[in-house]
Amino acid sequence: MFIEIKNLHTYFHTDQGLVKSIQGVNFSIPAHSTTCLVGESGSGKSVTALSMMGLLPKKQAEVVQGEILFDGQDLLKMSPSQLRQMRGREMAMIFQEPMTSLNPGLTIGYQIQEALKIGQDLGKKESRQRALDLVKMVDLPRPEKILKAYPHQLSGGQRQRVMIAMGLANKPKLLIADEPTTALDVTIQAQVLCLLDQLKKKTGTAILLITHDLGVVAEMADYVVVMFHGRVVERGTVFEIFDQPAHPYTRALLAARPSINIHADGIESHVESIRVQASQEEIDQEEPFEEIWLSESHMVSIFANHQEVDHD
Ligand SMILES: Nc1ncnc2c1ncn2[C@@H]1O[C@H](COP(=O)(O)OP(=O)(O)OP(=O)(O)O)[C@@H](O)[C@H]1O
Repeated sequence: MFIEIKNLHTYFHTDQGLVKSIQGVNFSIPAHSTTCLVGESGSGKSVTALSMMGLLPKKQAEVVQGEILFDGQDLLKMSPSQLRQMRGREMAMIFQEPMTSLNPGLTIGYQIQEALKIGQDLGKKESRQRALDLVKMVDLPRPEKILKAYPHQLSGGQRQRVMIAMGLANKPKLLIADEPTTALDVTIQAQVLCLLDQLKKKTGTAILLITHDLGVVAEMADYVVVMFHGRVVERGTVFEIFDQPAHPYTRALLAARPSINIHADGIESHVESIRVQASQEEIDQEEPFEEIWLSESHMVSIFANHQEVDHD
């Protein structure tokens, strides 16, 4: 075990009073594994992840009790600068919507190089080469062009691949992925999940995957942690959870899912066929990419307009 979360309580101070988001969360993450955190909306999955990363909103949220041991060291006792270093080097997090994490005004290459700076002291040439290697590692097409592109010039799936590249830039021991494919088309979802799984096997980075999709759990998880109302109600290997769920909530969750044969050849070949089809679709979608080389100022104003439209 390299991460152990013990009796974690995180509360929010709101105008309506104290919200006890998580109350006594316990689980561990073995090295090199994929652990899926599942549970209904509002059960405390994201708050658990943000507590681990030290990324809770400072003024409202407070970890009131517990320990988060990373290789035996309690993250909750670290200074902000120690925690920042841990975040850059030992653990990273990717979110549902990559656009919220990428800076719209900076090229992908610049942003990957900035991520590299946190963990390594590289010369300019070396850092550029490493950024290129990372883009290749996440199977992005035309990697040289991707490095020069701005986030809006990429498809959603490509942006999530960039986030994975940035997350893995400093070879962290843990990558937390909070619903990383929910915002993507189904075919692209399968591709991104396949990539995460392949990279876990290649790099040895453990993954904590937050998802509400039990099909994804069946396909990806080594271990499963089930949350309900701010508490962990059950944890075990993926086989234990699917074959012999002990808690009534887990049983209800499983009963509500479409039937799934875990790790059966059927599902794997299904995902593989989606993956092949998706690669072609994603490449087809990318064609306009060539046409839209914009100056930075143009791009920022377009992005501002785009945001206004979104808010309406
Ligand atoms: N900023 C906040 N202010 C107040 N309460 C919050 C805040 N963020 C989360 N909470 C509370 O914490 C609880 C757990 O939220 P969390 O986002 O961890 O749920 P979740 O399991 O990740 O849900 P989802 O699957 O919908 O993302 C919520 O029910 C909410 O009451």
